[in-house]
Amino acid sequence: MAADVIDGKAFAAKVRGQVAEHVAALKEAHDLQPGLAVVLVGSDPASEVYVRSKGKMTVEVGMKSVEHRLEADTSEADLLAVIDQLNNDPTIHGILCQLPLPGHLDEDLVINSIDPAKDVDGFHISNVGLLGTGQKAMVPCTPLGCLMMLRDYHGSLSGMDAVVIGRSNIVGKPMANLLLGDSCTVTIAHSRTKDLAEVVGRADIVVAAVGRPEMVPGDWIKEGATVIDVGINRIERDGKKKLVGDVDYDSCAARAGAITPVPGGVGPMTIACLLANTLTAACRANNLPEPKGLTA
Ligand SMILES: Nc1nc(=O)c2c([nH]1)NC[C@@H]1CN(c3ccc(C(=O)N[C@@H](CCC(=O)O)C(=O)O)cc3)C=[N+]21
Repeated sequence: MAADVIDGKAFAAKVRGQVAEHVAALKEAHDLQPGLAVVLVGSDPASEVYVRSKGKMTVEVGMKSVEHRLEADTSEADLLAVIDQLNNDPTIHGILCQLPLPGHLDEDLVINSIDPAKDVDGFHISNVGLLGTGQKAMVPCTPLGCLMMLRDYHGSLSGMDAVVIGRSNIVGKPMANLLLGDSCTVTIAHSRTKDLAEVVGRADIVVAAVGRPEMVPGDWIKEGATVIDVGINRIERDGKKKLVGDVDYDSCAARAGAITPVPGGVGPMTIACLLANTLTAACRANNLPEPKGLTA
């Protein structure tokens, strides 16, 4: 039986529609417009694409969008000054500093200089700690998007066996915390895991977030499992540029019960959740009720 394809692109459009409705209501009732600032240091072509796409969708949902483009050789002090200015700008509710940063900048220091209440990436240590202890946090966009798709498809995740492949701070670890919060039995696998095939084979839910093209073959997947593919890898095959995930799509789709495609799966949900987080941050900053269904 062929797997259900979880349409992240359509789901993301629905989420953005819900965000837009809330934004319109905030304007109407409170004359409040959520604002998102994106800071980009240097000009990585892939980053440019994401930043442009984020800006366009921010405006589409009725929010204020601000972009700060800084030279690749910007000093740490100058970058921190930009962040400080955004921290103190009452019209800005969300700040995203595009990663990776050029090598001379200390990523941890920069991220932790963002006001945690405006940290719509959920990367600040304060938000990491809040999420890890089950308290109200800003939740990283990609794992939040994955969680929304899983909840939408399964309803309750309680008691399911989930395997997260990858232990990064931006996807693997927060994803594991979110699944734990929804009462899954969670395993985090990584490059040193012994017998990855066996570990993956036990999972009802597989989240692949390693950044290695098509590294999960279908014969690892338990029949009927749900496969969430976080990978976005640019490869060249038969002389053509292609975007592929971390799972081998065709063979995994043949075994899985449901699977997210690349492109059109997790990626669009990441941006939708960035907008949802900005809305949530604006509501919290103004002591207004948070939108339902758009937070963890
Ligand atoms: N502080 C920070 N926060 C981020 O969230 C962040 C970041 N830095 N640095 C770069 C990565 C990458 N990222 C993506 C977002 C959307 C798509 C997306 O929408 N992809 C589409 C199209 C992909 C394409 O055609 O290139 C898809 O998968 O269907 C991809 C990648 C957010 N990132």
